Amino acid sequence: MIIGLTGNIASGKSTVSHLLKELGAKVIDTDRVAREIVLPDTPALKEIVFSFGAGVLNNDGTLNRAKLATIVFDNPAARRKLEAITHPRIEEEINQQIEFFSKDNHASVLVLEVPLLIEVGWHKKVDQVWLVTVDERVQLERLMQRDKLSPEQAKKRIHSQMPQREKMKYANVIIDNSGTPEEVKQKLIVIWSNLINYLHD
Ligand SMILES: CC(C)(COP(=O)(O)OP(=O)(O)OC[C@H]1O[C@@H](n2cnc3c(N)ncnc32)[C@H](O)[C@@H]1O)[C@@H](O)C(=O)NCCC(=O)NCCS
Ligand SMILES: Nc1ncnc2c1ncn2[C@@H]1O[C@H](COP(=O)(O)OP(=O)(O)OP(=O)(O)O)[C@@H](O)[C@H]1O
Repeated sequence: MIIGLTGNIASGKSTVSHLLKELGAKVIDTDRVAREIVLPDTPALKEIVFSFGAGVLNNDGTLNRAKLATIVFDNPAARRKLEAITHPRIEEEINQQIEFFSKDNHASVLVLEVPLLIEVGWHKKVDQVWLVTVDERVQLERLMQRDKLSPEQAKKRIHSQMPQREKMKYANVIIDNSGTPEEVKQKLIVIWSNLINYLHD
């Protein structure tokens, strides 16, 4: 069973995926893949510098992510340019992980944590879509606090994604994370045990 875990920015995907790991799931985090493909000396980083200029690099040659984030979340055309460089490489890694998983007879559940799963159409690659949702006011507060953003900056990032209500139409399971970490943990224990029972039936 391959689960695509998604949710809008600061909904709590990482929080949920950590809990799923504790429950025994194998998790692939595509934000991490996205960071690995732009390490120094990679073809993707060279393409980013070609498109956005050397101003998006730190002095040590690594990508200045905060600077690039400000550029792309201010400008949809720039965001599409960055996605054209990164998404094919992220997709290649996802396809490989799916292939490894399909060949491993002992593995039962693979969780692919993909923020833009539905926007880019990769929900078609998975058996189930699990959506982490959050009350929009709580989302804004958590995002501003975590990334030290102004309300305007945070809203731009939120509005760069498909609205949560739209994503709900694609979800097999909805995990609301507007409450406390303990509340979401209890919900996940129930969801996970239902899944394991279903797989063993
Ligand atoms: C813009 C970048 C440099 C900002 O880096 P930063 O370290 O600040 O954030 P991080 O990568 O941890 O992403 C945080 C969250 O931002 C949101 N986000 C990232 N990229 C995008 C995007 N292209 N469109 C909308 N939301 C996005 C997601 O919710 C993601 O979980 C980085 O997110 C990036 O390279 N994005 C393009 C690759 C991509 O689409 N990644 C998402 C994986 S499918
Ligand atoms: N139930 C909760 N109660 C309080 N704070 C929470 C809760 N869940 C997550 N947070 C906090 O909210 C912020 C966003 O959560 P998290 O990083 O898990 O979201 P995400 O969906 O993975 O974000 P992104 O899309 O940016 O990768 C973090 O600072 C996290 O510690």
